[in-house]
Amino acid sequence: MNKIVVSGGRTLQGKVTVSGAKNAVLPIIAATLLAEEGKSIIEDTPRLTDVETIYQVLRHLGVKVTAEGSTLTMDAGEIPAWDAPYEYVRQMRASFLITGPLLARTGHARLSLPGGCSIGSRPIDLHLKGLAALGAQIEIGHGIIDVYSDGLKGNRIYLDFPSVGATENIMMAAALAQGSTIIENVAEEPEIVDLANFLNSMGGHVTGAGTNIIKVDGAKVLRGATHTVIPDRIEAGTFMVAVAAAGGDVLVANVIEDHLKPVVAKLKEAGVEITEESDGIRVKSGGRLYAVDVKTLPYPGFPTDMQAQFMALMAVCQGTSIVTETVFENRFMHVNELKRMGANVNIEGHSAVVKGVQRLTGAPVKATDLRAGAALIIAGLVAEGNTEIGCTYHIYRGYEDIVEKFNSIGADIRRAED
Ligand SMILES: CC(=O)N[C@H]1[C@@H](OP(=O)(O)OP(=O)(O)OC[C@H]2O[C@@H](n3ccc(=O)[nH]c3=O)[C@H](O)[C@@H]2O)O[C@H](CO)[C@@H](O)[C@@H]1O
Ligand SMILES: C=C(OP(=O)(O)O)C(=O)O
Repeated sequence: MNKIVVSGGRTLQGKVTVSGAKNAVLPIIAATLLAEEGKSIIEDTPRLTDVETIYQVLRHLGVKVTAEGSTLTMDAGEIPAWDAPYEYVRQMRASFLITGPLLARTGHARLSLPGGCSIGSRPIDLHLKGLAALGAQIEIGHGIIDVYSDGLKGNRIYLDFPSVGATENIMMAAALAQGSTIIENVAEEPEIVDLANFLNSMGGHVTGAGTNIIKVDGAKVLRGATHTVIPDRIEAGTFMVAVAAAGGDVLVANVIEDHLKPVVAKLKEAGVEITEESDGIRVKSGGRLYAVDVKTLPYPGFPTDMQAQFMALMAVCQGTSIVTETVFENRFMHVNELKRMGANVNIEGHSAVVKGVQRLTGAPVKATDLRAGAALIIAGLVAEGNTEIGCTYHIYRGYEDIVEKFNSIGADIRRAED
């Protein structure tokens, strides 16, 4: 089923429950490599192709992995291999997150170099700079990267940019290094805090997660632990923006309101009625909303992973919105697809100027990346007629049961063959 077809024009009503966060569970699964003793049990794991890819990488390394519903169990007592081949890394850049823990645990990690992707060139220099500061030797050739160490040692590391992945890789390597590591200018995303909590429940000593300086005191041994993954703030934000665009009244359940502050603030500014309730966030929208400007920034700024969906909403608001992308250099591939549906958007450098139109019209379009796909579903919900979205494998990387969840709140959306 490689297409999703959305028939537009319906308002959304009811309740939708958010799954565990993709961007939290991926580093946490990588971190289970650090457990020399005991099993790690990860609850609320979303069923996503990205999750499947990372646990296949762990299986390839010799970790015993079992999946039952939303619970993953990992036994990393023995790790006979130390490589992640291209077939995995090309499917998912986050495979690179195994580098730090694998190196710390076995003294060697070999991975294919992750390439760029449709949202940017996405270098890994900061990951490598951090691992080198901990004493790793790095060799690169023929598209392969080998990272070795005969014992990592704590150090002081300053990141030139608060990279989420680099912060995670360095934290995981430092968790088994000798002595203390201080990492400055780190990412403050909630997923970093979730990883730190998991490392600490394994017997690690991580403090400062959620601020811009993290301290890791290396442990001699880490043990498997049980952990429940935080809810996915990007999935929650996607449903909130969808309700704002299509109109209706939906309770988005299983959310941490604090993680959604920038998205809530922008939706309120646009005229959406949002109330916090005991079991989630209620989103009410009717009539036409107002255009607002948005600029993506590292957390707690507006998330780049919500930029495309927000642009789909802005495409049908009253007025002109400037959407500025500062995290990735090329995250506007969805613009041409939205334009095929009648959106009036022009890219000017790092900004997109979105002039709201009265209506969009359904068209055949292509998901160029995960969040671009989500944006096209939102555009499809408000468009006249049918929107046929191709390359849906991008969408299934990051949204569990997205078709079923949208249908359950009244959308007319289905999977289809080419
Ligand atoms: C699996 C996961 O959690 N993915 C998220 C993670 O990706 P990811 O961890 O790849 O994103 P980063 O925070 O590392 O990237 C942010 C910026 O830093 C640059 N950079 C990064 C590393 C490096 O060594 N050198 C460098 O220059 C990148 O090219 C990019 O321009 O954070 C992004 C930013 O919130 C999100 O969009 C992704 O959904
Ligand atoms: C860019 C994303 O993910 P990844 O870093 O896994 O490509 C995303 O979740 O929007």
